[in-house]
Amino acid sequence: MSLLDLSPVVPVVVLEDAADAVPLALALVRGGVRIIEVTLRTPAALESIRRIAAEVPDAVVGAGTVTAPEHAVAAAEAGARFLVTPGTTERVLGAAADTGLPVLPGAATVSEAMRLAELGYAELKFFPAEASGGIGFLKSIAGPLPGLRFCPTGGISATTAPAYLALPNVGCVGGSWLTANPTDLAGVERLAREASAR
Ligand SMILES: O=C(O)C(=O)C[C@H](O)[C@H](O)COP(=O)(O)O
Repeated sequence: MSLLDLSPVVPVVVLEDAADAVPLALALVRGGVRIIEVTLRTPAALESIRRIAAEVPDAVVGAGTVTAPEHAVAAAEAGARFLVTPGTTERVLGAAADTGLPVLPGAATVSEAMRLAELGYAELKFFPAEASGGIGFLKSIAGPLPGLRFCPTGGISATTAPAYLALPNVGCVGGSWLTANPTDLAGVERLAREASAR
């Protein structure tokens, strides 16, 4: 199954304390969101991935913000089931591909998307979505690049997500809004339920 089809919304999670990881993942799953992208932006990220992978079998946990080859290796060792990069370099993509995990590589321009398509990637993260042209960009490239599907991320909200999701070349959207307050578990569950109902 494709990463883009697991949930209409991929929560992009920034965790400062690994103790929050499992309760947060459980709240998302209760709300109907099984996929979780934990960004490798904090010291707690790898331990958070490790705990979710071990303790929340219903969740599909992956690592985001993979911006260096060693991130890919460490995330795979921690139990990440997919890797997401905000942009793409040869070294990062090579290390990510070497893990054998599904990779969602980031692109923000037509040329970047074409290079990734040449390498065999048909599903890309479009980042930073709003800042790079948002819905207009995705509509414009649907004609010339019909084989590509995107997970736009960056600046998307509960209000703007539906218009993105209505585009034929969008499989899901990513965003931090579901888990902006990772310790408000009732709130996370409610936002996840709203997001998964789309
Ligand atoms: O960390 C990464 O790998 C990124 O690519 C950035 C995140 O995906 C965005 O920061 C989420 O965007 P917001 O929903 O606007 O907060």
